[in-house]
Amino acid sequence: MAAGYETTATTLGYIMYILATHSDEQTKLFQLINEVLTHANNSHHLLDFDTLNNMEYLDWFIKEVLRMYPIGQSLLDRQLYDESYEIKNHGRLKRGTVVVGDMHTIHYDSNLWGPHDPNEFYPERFRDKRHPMAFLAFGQGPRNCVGMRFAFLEIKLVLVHLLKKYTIIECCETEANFKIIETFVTQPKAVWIKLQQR
Ligand code: HEM
Repeated sequence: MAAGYETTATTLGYIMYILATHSDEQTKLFQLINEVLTHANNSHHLLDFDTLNNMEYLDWFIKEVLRMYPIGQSLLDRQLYDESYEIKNHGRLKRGTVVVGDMHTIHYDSNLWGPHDPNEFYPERFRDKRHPMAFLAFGQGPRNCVGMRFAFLEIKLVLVHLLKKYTIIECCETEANFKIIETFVTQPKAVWIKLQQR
């Protein structure tokens, strides 16, 4: 339940923060959404599965939010079942050791995410092929997130409907109250924004 709800809701919270503080990104998304809805393959300009799936920039946008604000850090643990495992230049892990990948450090590594500064929000960086283990927001391997595709669809649907109707605006509490805390997921304590009807 928490895996399917808390994660998507938290991602949407971060997205609201990014949209409020990056008006250029919001304009870009709004134009993309208008374009896609105008050309949607049906007479009512409604969104269907294929239309949502083909909104590639929106995929990059969501991934960039989760690169900068990974929420499932604590979910990424593995226990060693082999007798032991040698990590070159570091030492040997014993059977039973629990290993947690440091998602945050990996997501901000400029060798993996450059040349554009990983501290800046830049969805276009996902245009380039990256190391298969560089993006860990949904985990990796046979136990990665089963809900990833569903989460993308949910988030895209909410974003399209919201941005069609409202402009998301920064207010004086947005930055002041943006404090990240650790619970089941890593999440902002609150995201303060204003909605203005278009
Ligand atoms: C933005 C949204 C989401 C994020 C960032 C996220 C992230 C993650 C992460 C990091 C893991 C651990 C993967 C690993 O250990 O390699 C995971 C596992 C899992 N997620 Fe998600 N998740 C999201 C949405 C969802 C949704 C919507 C569902 C269900 C509808 C879901 C269901 C699960 C389940 C069942 C697992 C456990 C898989 C297993 O152990 O085999 N997640 N998720």
